[in-house]
Amino acid sequence: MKLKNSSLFQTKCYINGFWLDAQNGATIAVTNPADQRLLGTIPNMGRNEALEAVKAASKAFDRWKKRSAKERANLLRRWFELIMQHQDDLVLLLTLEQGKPLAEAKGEIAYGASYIEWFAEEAKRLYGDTIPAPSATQRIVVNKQPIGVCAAITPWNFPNAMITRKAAPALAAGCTFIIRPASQTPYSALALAVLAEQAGIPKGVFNVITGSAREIGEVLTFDDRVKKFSFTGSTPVGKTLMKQCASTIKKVSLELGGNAPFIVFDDADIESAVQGAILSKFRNAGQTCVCANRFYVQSSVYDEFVEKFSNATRELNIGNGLDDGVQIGPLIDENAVAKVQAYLDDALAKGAELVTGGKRLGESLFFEPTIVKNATSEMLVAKEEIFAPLAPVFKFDTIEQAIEYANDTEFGLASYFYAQNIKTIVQVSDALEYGMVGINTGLISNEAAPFGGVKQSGLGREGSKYGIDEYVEMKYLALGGL
Ligand SMILES: NC(=O)c1ccc[n+]([C@@H]2O[C@H](COP(=O)([O-])OP(=O)(O)OC[C@H]3O[C@@H](n4cnc5c(N)ncnc54)[C@H](O)[C@@H]3O)[C@@H](O)[C@H]2O)c1
Ligand SMILES: O=C[C@H](O)CS(=O)(=O)O
Repeated sequence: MKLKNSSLFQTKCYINGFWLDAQNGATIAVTNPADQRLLGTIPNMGRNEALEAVKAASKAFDRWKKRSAKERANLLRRWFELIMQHQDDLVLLLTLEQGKPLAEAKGEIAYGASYIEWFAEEAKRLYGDTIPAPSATQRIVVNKQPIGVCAAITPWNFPNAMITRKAAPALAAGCTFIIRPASQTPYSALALAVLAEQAGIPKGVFNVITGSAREIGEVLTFDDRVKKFSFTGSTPVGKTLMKQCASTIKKVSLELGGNAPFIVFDDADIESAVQGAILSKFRNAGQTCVCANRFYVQSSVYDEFVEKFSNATRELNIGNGLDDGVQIGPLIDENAVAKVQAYLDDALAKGAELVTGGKRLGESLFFEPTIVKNATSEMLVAKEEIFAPLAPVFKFDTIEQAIEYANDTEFGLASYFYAQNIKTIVQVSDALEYGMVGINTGLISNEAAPFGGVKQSGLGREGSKYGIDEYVEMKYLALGGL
């Protein structure tokens, strides 16, 4: 691994300011999904180490919450600056462990850092209220206080940004933070800890623990000293963790699965819609929670859209993310390849027609960007989150059909549509049951916007002026006898 700063490649966990192995010396191997080569190992920690992390975060909270907002802001700003100074190394680490092309990894590092930059500023704007009291002898004051020790568990698909999107508001609010990253992609999280330490963020404030999801997850969700739990991952796991948090009534944020519709109306700019479709569908080889999952195209422009979308898809360059010009990297593991093959086989067996792609490259984890047309609601691709480079294209006739089909899912994270008519835009954006709606764009994620879902796609919002509210408690002071 040719890093400019080799200290960024850490194979130990960061707890209470110390770099530690598992108490029993157990480790987990980490491999590069592009070639299955061993990158290194990480500690396979469990219950005991998780308890140490909670103890450290609890102790550090008493001091961290008393730092001024400006002091916390300045430390976060320094962390942001160090991340951007070391972007090249962080990009290389991310592509090696997750597989996404270097250009996308560069985008993720900047995106992840933007949350730290954003919440460094929000730290200084955590305002309360004074409210005119009904009684002349009273005053009402409302303030916001850090909730306490926060814990999080994150997925492998965005190994940097899913962590900073939580850690930044937590630290900005005055909370301390414990992250357990996915075991497939731990090195991005550990590199963030190296830079947090260099930025001067005190020991115990930001802690990274790797290892047993179940054991560590049980400590982070059942331990009463943890006051806030934030999870990004699949809906089934989110439900499990939410249940575990109920035992101590923790404040919970959930960023879960999606099943995004991508609707193309007959007055859409088709060229623009195709560009948006490529961006939304094939980013991270289709492995993002906001990827377009179902394409609904109005019948009069169906053939044109399918032809132009497939022509653009055939141009995509698939290969090792380290190589120049690669746009489609590998899937994360064998299970992901088997799942997309099963979805494709099911669609074809139920009448879909293959337009482009459809093949796994040898025995690798690479799967061609694939489009099928004549998709129908009976197919698994209409109901489940594909999380791979497979695009089913459905046909509709009326705006009412488009809305009905788009909302026919338990998920409600991202949605997209392309239209020019303002009445269509207002009617459809009002009717879509999703937390986020991209209108004439396939890219909706940024630090200034409230990212999150409705229905079974989650609870709460990350980023924007709303994101810090997930990490505070509101306190109302009634000043009487005046
Ligand atoms: N809404 C969002 O912002 C968002 C972002 C990224 C990914 N996701 C979703 O995540 C899923 C893909 O990621 P994934 O396969 O890693 O999801 P996953 O739910 O299988 O795993 C997510 C994380 O939870 C851990 N985990 C799994 N079971 C656990 C348990 N019982 N206790 C504690 N931790 C446990 C995993 O090790 C991993 O670190 C997709 O559904 C995708 O939509 C959502
Ligand atoms: O996979 C889920 C991420 O939240 C995707 S994004 O980078 O925030 O769009």
